[in-house]
Order: sequence, then structure tokens, then C-alpha cells
Amino acid sequence: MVFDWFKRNKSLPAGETFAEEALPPATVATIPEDAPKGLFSRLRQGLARSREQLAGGVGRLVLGKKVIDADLLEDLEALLLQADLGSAATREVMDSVTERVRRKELTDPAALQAALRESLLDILRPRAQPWSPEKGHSQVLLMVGINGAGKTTTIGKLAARWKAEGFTVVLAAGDTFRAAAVEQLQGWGRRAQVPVVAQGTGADSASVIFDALTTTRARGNDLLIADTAGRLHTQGHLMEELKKIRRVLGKQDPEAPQQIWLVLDAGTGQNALNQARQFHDAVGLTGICITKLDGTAKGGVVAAIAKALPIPIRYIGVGEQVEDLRPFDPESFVDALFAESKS
Ligand SMILES: Nc1nc2c(ncn2[C@@H]2O[C@H](COP(=O)(O)OP(=O)(O)OP(=O)(O)O)[C@@H](O)[C@H]2O)c(=O)[nH]1
Repeated sequence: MVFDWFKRNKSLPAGETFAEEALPPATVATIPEDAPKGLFSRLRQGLARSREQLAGGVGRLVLGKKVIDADLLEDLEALLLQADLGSAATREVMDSVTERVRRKELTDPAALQAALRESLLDILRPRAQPWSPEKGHSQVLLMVGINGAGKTTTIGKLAARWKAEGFTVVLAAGDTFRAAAVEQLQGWGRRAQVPVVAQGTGADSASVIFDALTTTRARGNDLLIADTAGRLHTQGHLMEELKKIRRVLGKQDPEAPQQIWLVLDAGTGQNALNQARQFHDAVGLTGICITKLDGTAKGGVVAAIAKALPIPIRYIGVGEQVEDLRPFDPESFVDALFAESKS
């Protein structure tokens, strides 16, 4: 609808947020250039509670121990479960550590932390598949997840990141259910200087996103990121709504949406696995973002998700600032968990 107006009038209706050119340059959000040191220390800081639980926990377990015996291994297993690695990832780590102890490759309790680090990397590495928009392809990234997982915030951070990298991005306010969601997305749009296509609360989400794709294609922009209302993975009719969005977009571009990412709150622990399985069954996920790792000691859930699901982990959130959304890099994630500085 906005686009029809745009085509007719070559300008936008009053109050419409689609005109990025009209926004003051001072509000541009950019990714700071102080990487990698500054960003790595933010990651370390964000993962402080999980580090205390996991690396700190192992440190306390091995304190004063001379050998790796069955008791120590049992305590390690309990610690991994407490850190929310889940049963499958815990089993993989324990099998690997136990085998190395049996072969006498691992004898010193002090080396346990390094062994754990390596096992975690084995689990996480296959899930690190970075994704970036492609110039001029007008692709669609649909963001889904339960209420409050961090979808809108993650979209805002991604828009700022990709805009700063030189991509042209459009946002669709497809969360037409929560009154503040449209405003929240428009706020992110203003800060990142990207257009937001929106209709009122209660509008049909599929229609908003369809319109936004029309706009994105007409402008020849690189990417449309579409917000959706939070929904429980157990609410069948709301999962049907996501399928409808996919069908409707397909009428305009049979390949859209090219990406469907699930946003998971790390604090939901093992329930995140159920959410991921059910969203994946319903709409076929191509990526996962794990938010709020800064608010939990259970960062081990990243390994649980990596082990249980063959879906790339695209980004992790370790705070509320734009630079706190980090591309998922297993090495720096594990370094930050075990407090080894890269610099
Ligand atoms: N500490 C922290 N807070 C985060 C992170 N990501 C998102 N949040 C916060 O989580 C809260 C919920 O985020 P939203 O983006 O509104 O969540 P949503 O999934 O869009 O919510 P619904 O529209 O209700 O489905 C906000 O206060 C965000 O600032 C993160 O990585 N760390």
C-alpha cells in the first residue's frame, strides 16, 4: 500500500517511516571499529556468568586433585548438565574425555579444562555458517520465535550491522499483534537509517510483509528483514500463520523467504530445544540466533542446541547494544567462555 502511494506520488504519505533519506544522519548506528579487542572483551564480559559456571566450576573441581578418577569424571558430568549442555552434548564431551583418560592421553586434572574446550569446539564448529545478504537480490529474512525472545531487537541490530557494511535493508513490521512492536521496530529503523514498512496494529501480518517485499524489489534493495509476532511453538493456529506468510511471499518470489531464523532466549534453557524442533518442523529453519547470553549462567545451551539440531547458529546476543549481537564464531565463543584473551 505504501508502495502504491510511492509509485503514484513519487513521495510518501505524511508520517510514513519508509523514507530513509529524510532521517537525520546523526542517528546512524554503526558497528564500532575497535574490533577485535574491544568486541572480544564485550563478549567475555557478556559471557561472565556462564564462564563462572563452566570454567570456574571445572577449576574448583580439579583444585588439589592429583588424578582424574571416576569421582572427578562424575562431578564433571554433573557440572556440564548444570551448565545446560543437555544430555546429548554432555554425553559427547564425557565420551571424549573418558576415552582420552583411558588411553592415558589425559592424566593431569589441570588439563581437563583444555580437553573440555576442545570437545566443545568439536560440537560447535559444524554450526558456524555465517550468512550475509547479497547485493541486489531482494532476499527475505523472516524472523520467528516465542514472545519476548528478542526478535525485534535482533532485527534492529542486524539492520544496523548490514547497513554499516553497505547493504540496503528494508524492515517489515510484521508483528501486528503487540502494539509497541511496530514503534519499537520504527525506532530501530530510525537509528539504523533503514526504511520500515508498517501498517497498524491488527493488520494482516502476511499482507504487511508482502507489501514490504514489493517495496524492497521495486527499490532494488538487498534485503528485507521481516518481524513476526511472538508465538508459542505449541499454538498450532499461529504456526499456520507463519506458513501463510511463507505462501503469500512465494506468490511474489517463489524462493522467498530465503532465510527463516528462529530467535531463542538462552535463559529458556533446555526448552529452547523443543521450541527449535517445533518451529523447524512447521516452517523449516535456516538459522538460529541465541539472545540474552549475558543474562544467564547457562551459556552451555549453545552446545546443547548445536548438538541436537542440524541448523546453523548465525548470531549470538550478549547485551542490549547494537554491537552486542555477534556473528557466531565457535573459537571466540569458547575463548570467551574460558577467559583466554586473544590479544
Ligand atoms: N540483555 C539482553 N537483552 C536482550 C538481548 N536481546 C534482546 N534483549 C531484550 O529482550 C527484550 C525483549 O526483546 P524484543 O526484541 O522486544 O523481543 P520480541 O521477541 O520481539 O518480543 P515479542 O514482540 O513480544 O514477541 C528487550 O528488552 C530487549 O532489549 C540480549 O542479547 N541481551
